[in-house]
Amino acid sequence: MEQTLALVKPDAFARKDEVVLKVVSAGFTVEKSAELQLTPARAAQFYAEHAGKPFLDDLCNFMCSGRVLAMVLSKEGAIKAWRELMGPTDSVAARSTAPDSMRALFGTDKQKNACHGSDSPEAAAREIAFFFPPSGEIPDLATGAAQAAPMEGGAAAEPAANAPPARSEGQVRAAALAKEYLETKLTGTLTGALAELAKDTPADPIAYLVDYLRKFNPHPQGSPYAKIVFVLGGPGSGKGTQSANIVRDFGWTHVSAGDLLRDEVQSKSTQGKMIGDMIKNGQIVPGHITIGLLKKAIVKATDAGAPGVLVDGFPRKVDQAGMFEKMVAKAEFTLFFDCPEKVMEERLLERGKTSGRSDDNIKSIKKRFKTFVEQSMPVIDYYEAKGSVRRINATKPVDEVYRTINAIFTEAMQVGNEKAASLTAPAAPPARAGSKPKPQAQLAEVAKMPSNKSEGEAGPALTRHVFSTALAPNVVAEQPSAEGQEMPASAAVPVGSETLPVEAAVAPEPAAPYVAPVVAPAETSLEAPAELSAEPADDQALDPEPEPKPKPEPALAPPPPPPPASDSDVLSPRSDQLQAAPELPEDSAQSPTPMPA
Ligand SMILES: Nc1ncnc2c1ncn2[C@@H]1O[C@H](COP(=O)(O)OP(=O)(O)O)[C@@H](O)[C@H]1O
Ligand SMILES: Nc1ccn([C@@H]2O[C@H](COP(=O)(O)OP(=O)(O)O)[C@@H](O)[C@H]2O)c(=O)n1
Repeated sequence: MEQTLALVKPDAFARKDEVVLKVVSAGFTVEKSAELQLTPARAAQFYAEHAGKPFLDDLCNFMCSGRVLAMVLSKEGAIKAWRELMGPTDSVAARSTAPDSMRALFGTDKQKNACHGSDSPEAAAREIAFFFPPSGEIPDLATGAAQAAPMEGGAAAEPAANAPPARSEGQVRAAALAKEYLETKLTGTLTGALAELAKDTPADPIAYLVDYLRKFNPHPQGSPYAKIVFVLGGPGSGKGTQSANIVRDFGWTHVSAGDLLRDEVQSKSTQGKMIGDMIKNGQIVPGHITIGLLKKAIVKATDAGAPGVLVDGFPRKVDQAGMFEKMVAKAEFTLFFDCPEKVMEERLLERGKTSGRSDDNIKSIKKRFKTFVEQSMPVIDYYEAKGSVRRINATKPVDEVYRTINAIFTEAMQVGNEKAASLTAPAAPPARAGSKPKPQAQLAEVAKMPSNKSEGEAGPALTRHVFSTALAPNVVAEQPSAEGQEMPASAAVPVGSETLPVEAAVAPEPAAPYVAPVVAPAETSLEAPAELSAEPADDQALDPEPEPKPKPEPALAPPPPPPPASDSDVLSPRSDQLQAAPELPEDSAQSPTPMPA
């Protein structure tokens, strides 16, 4: 399969997600990708063929003016196809002759033209090696070409007879994952650092490297969002009711997908009518719309200092689960409200007397049940296979159900620093109407309660709670061959070492001022499902992603000590995984995208 190098240049970097979406939709596979910052020396190396030309300095300055996304794309005839998709060199001309091209859409002029693509197989090979030197080789700093790494002490390579014994399958796989990790996370930046180092020959090369890597760190933070827990269950199972309790006691923020969609209907946006019709019919709104809304709300909650966000009523389809993971983050776990239809129907009809909701009537309720069983239950199966579902018996009275939930949240939190002096009160949690943040005075009262650490034991005045990475099963490195990794979705998309679902067919979306439907993080490897059409309309106003602030310290919440929950309350708690804190694999480089603690 032919490969080509594709660059998203600094002028289009902010819209790289849209570029990648178009790349994937056009049938390319993103074999490798890396975000990096070019230095003047590296840029000059890359454009060595233009040495002496009058525009070279300007070009290099431009290429160093911000980060770039380098990708290796593959497809039959990838070189030509990518150049066609890029469009003519001059973005101004492109807008009249190839208005759908990348340069027309994302570029400014002849120099700031959004993208680069190799122009021949030779150039592709050279350029790919420039950005993605083969593993075990180091770049030749003078030419940019890769060369075999010298043996320790500068010795020549050993003859084959003295070669180390063949490696096991596991070792080979670990090496491949480590290679992938290094290539996507480090190689680009490190290569640039070494090139600059060789040029500047500082007296203290280590300090120089440290300084450089800090300055040009393309991954300055891990997941920029507060922790996320999905709250799922049938309509009327009690998700909203219990979310309000969690907000009250744990300081989390409740983000209801249904509420966000209903707000959108109210706002009379262009998509509002379509969303309103879908809600009435119990249909599921296309994932990219909901994710756009959710992401905005999650960013807002994170910025407000929420330690966690309850995402209520999402994902509603298996492919939306994968889409969310790639566009936003992985959830810590899924709280599932198990409730028979009969009970839910009674509750919804009762709720319908006052809720004013267009779908709390028997006709819509029946449709919602059908949609839930057919499309949403597989999401539970999916997460259950990953061991990340906390299943609640939701038929019991509100207080009883909450006791179980409180225990789950308390258990899933790790008691950290117990020094009251170092503690601060939680930020006032933004909550859905009806839930009341706990006032300071009440917090002080709760502070006198026993710690959750061990029931009955006198606790600290306040206890700092942080989510334990080890307690969140799907946060630790996932092995590609682990059971349950395979997705049921037909449009499964391999992402790095694991297979994730992607929403296959998304209804055509009218232009609307939504947040850009962001796509997978650049370092993931994407293959285009033939029918993927999650692309925004070209004329859609796409807000640039709000830059989320670095994740704040988890706010401190003093959950009241829950009475012990009976076994029957937690139907499938996977407590085996909750209790023990599984250790991260020693070679954590095996996880291409480890979630930070
Ligand atoms: N455990 C429960 N027992 C009885 N009624 C409940 C329980 N949980 C919620 N309800 C009621 O059922 C209705 C639906 O609950 P809600 O939290 O709105 O569900 P969801 O958000 O899952 O659609 C509400 O009127 C609520 O007061
Ligand atoms: N992720 C979501 C959440 C809700 N919705 C729509 O919004 C409706 C109401 O969802 P909701 O979560 O507020 O309410 P319940 O169905 O849980 O009671 C659903 O029936 C869907 O039509 C959606 O399309 N996608």
